[in-house]
Amino acid sequence: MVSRVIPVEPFDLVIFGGTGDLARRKILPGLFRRFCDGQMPDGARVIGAARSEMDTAAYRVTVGEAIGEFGGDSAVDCDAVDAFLERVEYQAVDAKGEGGWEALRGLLRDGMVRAFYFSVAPSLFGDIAERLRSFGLADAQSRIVVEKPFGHDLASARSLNATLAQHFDEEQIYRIDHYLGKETVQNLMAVRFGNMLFEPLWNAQFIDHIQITVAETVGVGGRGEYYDKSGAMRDMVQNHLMQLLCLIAMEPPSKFDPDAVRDEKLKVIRALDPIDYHQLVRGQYGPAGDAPGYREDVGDARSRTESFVAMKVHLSNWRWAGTPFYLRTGKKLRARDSEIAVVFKDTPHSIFGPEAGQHRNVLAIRLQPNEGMTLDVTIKEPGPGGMRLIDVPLDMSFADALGPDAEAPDAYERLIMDVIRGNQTLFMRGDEVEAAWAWTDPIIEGWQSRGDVPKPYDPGSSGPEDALMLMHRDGRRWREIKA
Ligand SMILES: NC(=O)C1=CN([C@@H]2O[C@H](COP(=O)(O)OP(=O)(O)OC[C@H]3O[C@@H](n4cnc5c(N)ncnc54)[C@H](OP(=O)(O)O)[C@@H]3O)[C@@H](O)[C@H]2O)C=CC1
Ligand SMILES: O=C1O[C@H](COP(=O)(O)O)[C@@H](O)[C@H](O)[C@H]1O
Repeated sequence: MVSRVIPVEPFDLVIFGGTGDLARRKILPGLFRRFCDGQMPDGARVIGAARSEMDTAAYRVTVGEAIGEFGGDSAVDCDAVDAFLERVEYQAVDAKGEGGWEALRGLLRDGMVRAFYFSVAPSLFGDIAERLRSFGLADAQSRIVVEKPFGHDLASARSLNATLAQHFDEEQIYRIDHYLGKETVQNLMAVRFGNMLFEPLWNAQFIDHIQITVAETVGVGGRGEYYDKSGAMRDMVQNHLMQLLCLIAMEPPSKFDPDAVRDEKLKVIRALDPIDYHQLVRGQYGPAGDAPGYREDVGDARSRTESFVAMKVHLSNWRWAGTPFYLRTGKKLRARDSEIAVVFKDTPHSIFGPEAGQHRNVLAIRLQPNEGMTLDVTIKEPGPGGMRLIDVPLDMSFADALGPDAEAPDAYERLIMDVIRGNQTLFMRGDEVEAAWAWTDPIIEGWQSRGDVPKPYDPGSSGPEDALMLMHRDGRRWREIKA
């Protein structure tokens, strides 16, 4: 495994919801990988906390099983499972009552970093914050990690921010957007602000348009109840796609520090124009053969919730006036394929004549799978055939660049270590979340007031036909969604 380990201080990490799905699939296996990588020092402890009554020995068994199931190769390579489990404890706690809190406080040590991960339903966030305060656990050594969704709309996000602010300072609150922990997403900032090559061209004068695609093959799975109240707009656009848009469009921050970066992201969200209804496409996947469609998946034959969104957005600022951003995301699409494509303008004049064709530079930043970047450049077709031009990719796959054994930490692993280090750069600030809701709320309200019905699309396709038209109308094309 190639990774430069930056050690963290000893810590107590309490996972509220330590028996839940997210803890089992992501948080605990991620912590185990950090342990294998030598990033968890002696004295670092993980304390599962949930409603179920069990002792530490029983919890360790469930954590061991979760690592076996979701730990990936490290669970096989690393024979440290038992050593990791020695660091794990459990305390039954009732988020809505008083049970277990004194005992939890008794487990925690003074004088070291204390992090409380709220991996529970959002309806419990306020209860837990309040009890942490009343049981004396909200002091300066404490920080809280708050899972998504952060609110359902602007009003609920404001109210949650206000509740948390009663008990914690903003510097203690880490609002997770796991997209910010993805390797390529951070690389986007490295590429933009670590190279002289791109930044001078990074504006409306040289960039024709930018496409952001997050395509998934999965449907709503077992999360139908949550998803049907949410839809792609709330589940993906308001948070993950907006964050990607911010990173691609923001001005260079003066330094890579939390508030400098988040100030710039906030300016991007505030510069978004209200969206024109005609520049929006909603879709919902239908059934295919024996496979159920969206409505069967969520158990509501009349559901009008979207599992796909495509849109064209504009930023009203000097850098981007005139350059559209096309965003799309959906479930049950052709492939799991997420990328940001920066499509540069044509050269102002072709000295090679019309037969040389149109060639464009495209910088494609692949988020997943096969994280990496490709820059399409135009060259002469090799050989004696005259001045014929072709586009070739300068391809940088991170796996190739880092070597075959390279394993980038999963987004959750990285973000949890940032919490312990006290680095909020890759976490959303309260005002950012509110600004994002302030932009998406009118879109959702517009759909609701018009009784908008999402366009059906076939599972395994690229989404509804109208989404293709959204770009065709502008003489542009989506990049292919490919595995
Ligand atoms: N699962 C996922 O893929 C994702 C989840 N999230 C977010 O993460 C959070 C957790 O989701 P997920 O793990 O799926 O949820 P689960 O329903 O799987 O787990 C919920 C957890 O909360 C605990 N819990 C419930 N009620 C109480 C209570 N009164 N007191 C103490 N603990 C309680 C449960 O404990 P017990 O089992 O003992 O009852 C369980 O550990 C949610 O905010 C979700 O939106 C975000 C992105 C993806
Ligand atoms: O937050 C969420 O993200 C996942 C997609 O995450 P990825 O890391 O697999 O791209 C999405 O499936 C889920 O609906 C959403 O809540």
